[in-house]
Amino acid sequence: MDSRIPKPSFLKKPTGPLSLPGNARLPLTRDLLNLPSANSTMFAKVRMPSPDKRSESGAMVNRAKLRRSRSAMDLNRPDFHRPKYTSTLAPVASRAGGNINASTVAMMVSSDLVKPVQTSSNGSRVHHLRRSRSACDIAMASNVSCSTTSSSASGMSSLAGFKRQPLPAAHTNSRTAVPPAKVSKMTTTSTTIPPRGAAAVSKPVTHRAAVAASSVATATARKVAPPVKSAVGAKVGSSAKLNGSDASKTSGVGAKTAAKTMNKRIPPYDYKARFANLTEKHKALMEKHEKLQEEHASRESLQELYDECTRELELLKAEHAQLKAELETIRQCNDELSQTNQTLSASLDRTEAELNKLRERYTVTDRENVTLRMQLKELQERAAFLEEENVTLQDANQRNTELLFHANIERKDLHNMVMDLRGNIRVFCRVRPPLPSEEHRIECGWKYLDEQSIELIAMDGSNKRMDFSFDHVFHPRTTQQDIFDNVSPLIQSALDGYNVCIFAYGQTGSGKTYTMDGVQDSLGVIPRTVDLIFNAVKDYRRFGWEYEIRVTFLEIYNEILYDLLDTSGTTKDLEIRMANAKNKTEVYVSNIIEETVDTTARLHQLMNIAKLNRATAATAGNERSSRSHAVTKITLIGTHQEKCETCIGSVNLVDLAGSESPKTSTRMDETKNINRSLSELSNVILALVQRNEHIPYRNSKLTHLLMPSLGGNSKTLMFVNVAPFQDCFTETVKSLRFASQVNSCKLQKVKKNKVLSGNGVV
Ligand SMILES: Nc1ncnc2c1ncn2[C@@H]1O[C@H](COP(=O)(O)OP(=O)(O)OP(=O)(O)O)[C@@H](O)[C@H]1O
Repeated sequence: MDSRIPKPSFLKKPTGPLSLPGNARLPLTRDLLNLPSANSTMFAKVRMPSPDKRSESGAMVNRAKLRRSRSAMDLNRPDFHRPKYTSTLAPVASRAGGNINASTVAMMVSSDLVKPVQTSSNGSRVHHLRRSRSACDIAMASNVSCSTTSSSASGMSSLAGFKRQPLPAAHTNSRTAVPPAKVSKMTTTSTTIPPRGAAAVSKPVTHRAAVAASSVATATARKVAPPVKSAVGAKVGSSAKLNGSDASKTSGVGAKTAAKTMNKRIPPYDYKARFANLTEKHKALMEKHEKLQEEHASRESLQELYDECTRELELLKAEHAQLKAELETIRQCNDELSQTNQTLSASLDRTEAELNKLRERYTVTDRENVTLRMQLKELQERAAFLEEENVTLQDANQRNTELLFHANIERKDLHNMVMDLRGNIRVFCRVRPPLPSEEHRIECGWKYLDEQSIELIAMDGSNKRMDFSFDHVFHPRTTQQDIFDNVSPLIQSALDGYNVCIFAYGQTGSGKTYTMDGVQDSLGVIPRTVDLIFNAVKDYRRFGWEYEIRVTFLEIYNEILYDLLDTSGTTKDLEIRMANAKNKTEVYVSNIIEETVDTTARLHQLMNIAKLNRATAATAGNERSSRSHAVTKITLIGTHQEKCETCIGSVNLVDLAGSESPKTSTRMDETKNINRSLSELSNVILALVQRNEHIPYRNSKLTHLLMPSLGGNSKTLMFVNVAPFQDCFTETVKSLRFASQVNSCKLQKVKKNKVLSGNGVV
């Protein structure tokens, strides 16, 4: 108790001190004892004189006591004015419809809106606050509980918070100044309720209704609504709230009635009434305390339920997330399976379509198979018949082959007979045309009397005329092909096993090399002979003949033999030797390279090599004159396997060096050797024409090498080439006379070569 205020003696009447259960502490102060109660009505008619008046009347009144209780009594006096802060908060509460809960109050407290006026320097307003605190606490507690039960559970929490923060001991034990915050809270809360007396009366009713509503709501929420379906409980709670609002309204009516009762003042000396009043208040507070305890217990169970629900909710959330993930996975699997199903369905459709096509094809093929079997049977019968016929035809074919073989032999004999009739040595005369660069040169007069005769007329004014006859005369416009058409029968003889020699004779620049070798666009006798031989070899295979073709390229320069295929650079001694002792006209050249060729291309390649190795130089009549005698020898060895026959023929293709007048020669030794060898050739021809016993073949390398062709078993063709110019007239006449001698020469009858056991040729 306040030390400054002595405890009145009438307070000792209660049997014992008031005690509240639990932590609730009723701030039973001296101020509260001065509060009017419902029982004070019994003292309503006993009007106590005013202390002041009584002082004026001189009554024995303890003024100090009266003065101390005055503030409490003033609260119930009609002329009593509430502290300023009460009027400040009242409009706020009215604006809120008188339904402000504890949280709202707390918010208002924390704001400046309901700041109590406590700045008085003399502490008068603080004094009012001190006096009304205990009453305010009670009123606030009841009002807060009412507002809480009629509004929401949060209000209850605020109430509980209020209880856990009792007033400071300094405040309860002494009359020192209350902290502004605490005062503000208490004051603000007290302003939300009706006047104190009304609150005391209406509190039990309101509280019971609210608690009942809350209990029903909680119980309903527990029974009806599981934690997941809290919305149902919330609805029930909201209905309880509505009920609480009704209860609050009811309590508002009761409060008005109680206020009227409270207005009846309890005289300060009526301690009994005041004690009764306090007892009732104590009883009400006890009931309230019990209710609050029950509610607190239910709250705790609700908290446990809430925690359990929260845990279950977490578990359900986790399960929901897991199920969601599984659902997503299943959806993806489902999509994949759908796609796979679509693909497989499409594939199945295609397969069925293909199967149907195959079935149709099988049906068609089956029908065709039946037809083909029938045809096969017919064909087998036909094959048997044809086989018999084939045997017959094979016999006939064999007979025909035999006949053909003999016919071919007969053809060869007839061919050679014709060749013999034409002469074993024949002469073709060819007059070359002037070149574009030679248009200024004067030509002789040429008269081509027929294919074999020609008349030469000198254009030097002497008007000399000379006639010459040969086996054939070719004028300047004769083509290489025309020339070769007349040569090819001799090549045919070589394939039939005869020796053939073709050589070109004439003055330098008269066209010998052109006739024998030709140029790139106009091939001569030698390359055409090569082509003919290879083509003929192919044809002869049909008659069973297989040919082996060998070639040698030889050069006689200054009476020395050179191998034109030898590119080694070393000089070999090439000698002309007798091949057969019995046949003294058959010769061969020792140490010469003899190439066996299988293709035309290879033979042309070898010809080019030989051409490059041949000695050439410029002469007065030819810029690129052949200064040597070139001999190309092609040996043809034919074999008939069935008949066991072999025939060997040869073709000697000779491009002689051109004769040159010593007057115009710049290389005398070369010219002398050339002219001498050509002169020896003339001597041999003359000896053959005169049928001399001795034929001087060995006087020169050229005649020795051509011995088999000139005097032996050979078919010989000589080209006499002449230039058309007047300045060549003398040499031309000389060549034509020599050719005429050769043409008149009658060689012995040529015999076909026969092969001996040692590959020797007879
Ligand atoms: N019938 C022809 N038609 C066109 N041009 C020809 C004919 N005959 C020869 N000629 C040309 O005349 C020139 C001389 O001919 P070629 O070289 O054949 O003479 P040659 O007798 O071989 O001379 P040499 O004895 O000096 O070697 C060459 O340019 C050649 O192309």
